[in-house]
Order: sequence, then structure tokens, then C-alpha cells
Amino acid sequence: MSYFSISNVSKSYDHQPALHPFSLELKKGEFLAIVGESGSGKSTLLKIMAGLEVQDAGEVFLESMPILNPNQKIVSGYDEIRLIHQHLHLYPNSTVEENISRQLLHYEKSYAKSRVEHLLQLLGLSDFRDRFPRQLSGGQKQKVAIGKAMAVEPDVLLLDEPFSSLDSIQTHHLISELKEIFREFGTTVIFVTHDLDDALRLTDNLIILQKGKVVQKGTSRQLCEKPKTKYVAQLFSPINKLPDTKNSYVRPADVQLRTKGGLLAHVTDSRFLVHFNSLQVKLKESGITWEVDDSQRKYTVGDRVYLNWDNSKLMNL
Ligand SMILES: Nc1ncnc2c1ncn2[C@@H]1O[C@H](COP(=O)(O)OP(=O)(O)OP(=O)(O)O)[C@@H](O)[C@H]1O
Repeated sequence: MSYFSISNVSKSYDHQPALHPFSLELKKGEFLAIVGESGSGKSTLLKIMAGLEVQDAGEVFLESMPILNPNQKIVSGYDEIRLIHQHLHLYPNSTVEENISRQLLHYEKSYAKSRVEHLLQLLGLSDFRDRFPRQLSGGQKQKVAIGKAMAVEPDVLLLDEPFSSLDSIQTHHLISELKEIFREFGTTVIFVTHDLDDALRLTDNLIILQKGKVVQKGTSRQLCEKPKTKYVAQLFSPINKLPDTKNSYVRPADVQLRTKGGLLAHVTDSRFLVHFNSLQVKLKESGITWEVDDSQRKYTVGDRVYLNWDNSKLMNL
């Protein structure tokens, strides 16, 4: 039997399916990212996993322990499975140290003290231990929320877009730091996000959710090279639809730019990016706009450019 297992869990609200039957098996210490757009059922799924939402069908198990939902258990939720979301629920009138130690009131005193010290140090919060949440930056608050959740040594940590109030640089730093901490504790982590880049900072083990259904599972390479839907393809880059086809697309990086021979287009916009200029071009015959990568930074607005591609790079979506 696997460590954390979800078997055919589903949920509807007012007869509208929010989550179609969903199953998952995770090993201890494994990381998983679930990527999906807004309304795809990510939060619903995590709440069911944490025993905080009543599912219509299906079961959740942590090893051999069934996770009971709020209809089956008087105090809902488990210390073993902690859910952290955007609303961090810090105690506003307690210091950083107190926020974390309040989780450990029922534990033996010397153990609680050393656990709090260890977490403060690991999370880089030792210098802020006496501050109140209002005196902290967004990133520091996120860390306190993680510290609170980690205090009780959860076996499974569920992260529901907890970093959405941070900018992408802060988020990437924080995820890298936390990854080390989760590894040290052997915590099993499920991270849900709409941002593939954030997901990949934690793990290459991905599930893509769309309208409450799993559309694809795999590594980023598998998903990038063989996306099953337009949504999955677009998580990696914009895609360009070939004129006069129903569903053939090519990525900007797979279009070669030439001064003659190929599909004629005019450059309408150019953006300087770190490895190339990203061009917007208007195709002459169809009037469709494409995005293409100009790796040699050769073309400017108004230029004619001829587009070519290798048919093996086409995606039928
Ligand atoms: N308590 C509720 N009552 C009615 N409908 C709900 C409830 N909670 C969620 N839903 C609906 O279920 C669907 C899935 O919602 P959910 O919050 O799980 O998605 P999500 O992927 O987490 O979205 P977001 O990224 O915006 O948080 C949505 O259509 C939502 O409107």
C-alpha cells in the first residue's frame, strides 16, 4: 500500500462537478505539483485530502488510516496533514515565536522549545522571533505560516497557492529554501498552483488539472514535448496556429526566421528578452498574428520575414 492515497474522490457543488473522480498514490517524502487554472478544482481537492471538505465519493488514506471528513469527525482536520493557503491565519497579537509555539502547547516543554528553535533557525526567522505578523514582510509571514504547519511534524503538507502575494523572485527563492526543509523533515508535499514555473521550482512530478479532471501527468519534458491539450501546451510557451489547419500548432522557438523562402510575414512588435527577441509577426495571407523567437536579434518592426518550421515539431491539439 502506498503512503498517501486518494481513491476516486469526487465532488459537486449544486450539481456542478468541481472535481471528477480523482486518484493518486504518493510515496513518503515525495513531492507533487498540481497545476491548474482558476476554478479547476485544486482547492476542493486539497481540502478533501486534508479532511476539511466532505467528498461525494471516494476515500483518502494516510498509510492505513482513513482520513475522515467533517461529517465523520467532530473536530475536522488532522495534525498529520496540514493545509496552508493564501490566507495564512497567523495570530496577529502573538509574536513569530509564539505563533509557532502555540501549536505545541500539548507537547512536552523541552521538546516544544527545541522544535521551535530548530524551525526558527531553518526558516531564517531567529532574528524576527519577537516581531508581530504586522511587522513582517510578505515572505516572512509565509515562512511563519509554514513554521506553524511544520511545528506538529505533519507527514503531509498541502500548499494551496500560499505564495500568491509574493513577487516571482521572492517566490522562487522561498520555494528553493523550503524544498531543502521539506527534504530534511522527509515531508510529503503537494503544491497546487496555476504557475508552472513555481511548480517546477519544487518538483518535476506534475499533474495538470482542467475543469476538475486530470488532463495529463508526467515530467515537464513529457508534458512540453507531448502536450495533450492546448492548455498544457500553453503552460510552457505561447503556441501559433497554422493557417488552414484545424488544430496544428507550432511553438515560437520552433519557427525559423529567414530573409527569403517560406511563409511571408511582417514584424509588428519586438521585445528584448534574455536569450532572444520575442517578435510579433503578422502573416501576409491569413492576417493571423504569431509570436516567434528571433535568436539572432536580427529583425526590427516593419521588416519582412519568412517563416519555416520542421513538421516533426508540429503539435496537433
Ligand atoms: N463552497 C462552494 N460552493 C459552491 N461552489 C464552489 C464552492 N467551492 C468551490 N466551488 C466551485 O467549484 C469549482 C472548483 O473550485 P476550486 O476552488 O476548487 O478551484 P481552484 O482550482 O482552487 O480555483 P482557484 O485557483 O481560483 O482557487 C469552481 O467552479 C468553484 O466555483
